[in-house]
Amino acid sequence: MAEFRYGICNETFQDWPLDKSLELARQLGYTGWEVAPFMLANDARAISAQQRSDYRRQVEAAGFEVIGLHWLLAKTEGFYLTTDNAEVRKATTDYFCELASLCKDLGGKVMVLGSPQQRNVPEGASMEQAYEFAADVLRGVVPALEANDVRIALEPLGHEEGNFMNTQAQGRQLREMIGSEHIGLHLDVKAMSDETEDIAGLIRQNADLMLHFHANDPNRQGPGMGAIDFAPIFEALADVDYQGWVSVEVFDYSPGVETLVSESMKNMLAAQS
Ligand SMILES: O=C(O)C(=O)CO
Repeated sequence: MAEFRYGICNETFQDWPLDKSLELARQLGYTGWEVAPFMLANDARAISAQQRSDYRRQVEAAGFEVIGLHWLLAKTEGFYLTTDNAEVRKATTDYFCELASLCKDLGGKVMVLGSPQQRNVPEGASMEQAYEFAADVLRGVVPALEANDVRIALEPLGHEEGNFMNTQAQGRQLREMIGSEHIGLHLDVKAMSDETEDIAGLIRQNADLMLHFHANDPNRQGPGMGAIDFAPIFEALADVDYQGWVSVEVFDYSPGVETLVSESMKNMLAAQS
């Protein structure tokens, strides 16, 4: 059986103290910690060097590796990926560069670019222009990615989330327009369930660029907590010899933290037995 490394997104734990969150996750077998910057501060620039090193030390001391960042632009103001406003694009580039430093300071290697609310195609703009503008923003981030040894994983999202970059094929197209080895793809189960191609097929087709992977369900809860069968998903991840993290990301917290975190792990392991 392939050995996967399991991570979990820190916002899953909501207002739990960090030590309690880490303890529960570690007991259940997670060893990767994925950071939504807004859990530390709404604006990443406000997180001091001391806070960064304290946070990293605490996470590592609890037996985790920091995977990187996701929800990059959530709860921020003034940033947008697909806008025709050159000043806003420049501010967005600069902010991503700041996030690359944050990611490195925390010990992370990958930044998941979902952020649906800051990328929907503005009224009146064409889809083609939107891709051009997004590529323009991201080209400017490449030197900071290189300097910090961090990669951006473009996250296609389903139509429920927005109208920009809905498929892995569109993610590949945007990556091609940027033309950097520091940009790849993020595959998310909930998002892929919106595509016509089946999830295992998408994993196989996009394995060459897959930097990161989120396990969840279209019902917004954890893997195996809804209708998606994870057995063929893990089979595909094993077939392509995926070496990255399988990280749990949920959006519906109603089952409660303990249930989400424990059921997700239990279901992921059961899907491989
Ligand atoms: O924006 C992100 O990183 C997300 O995870 C949204 O799915």
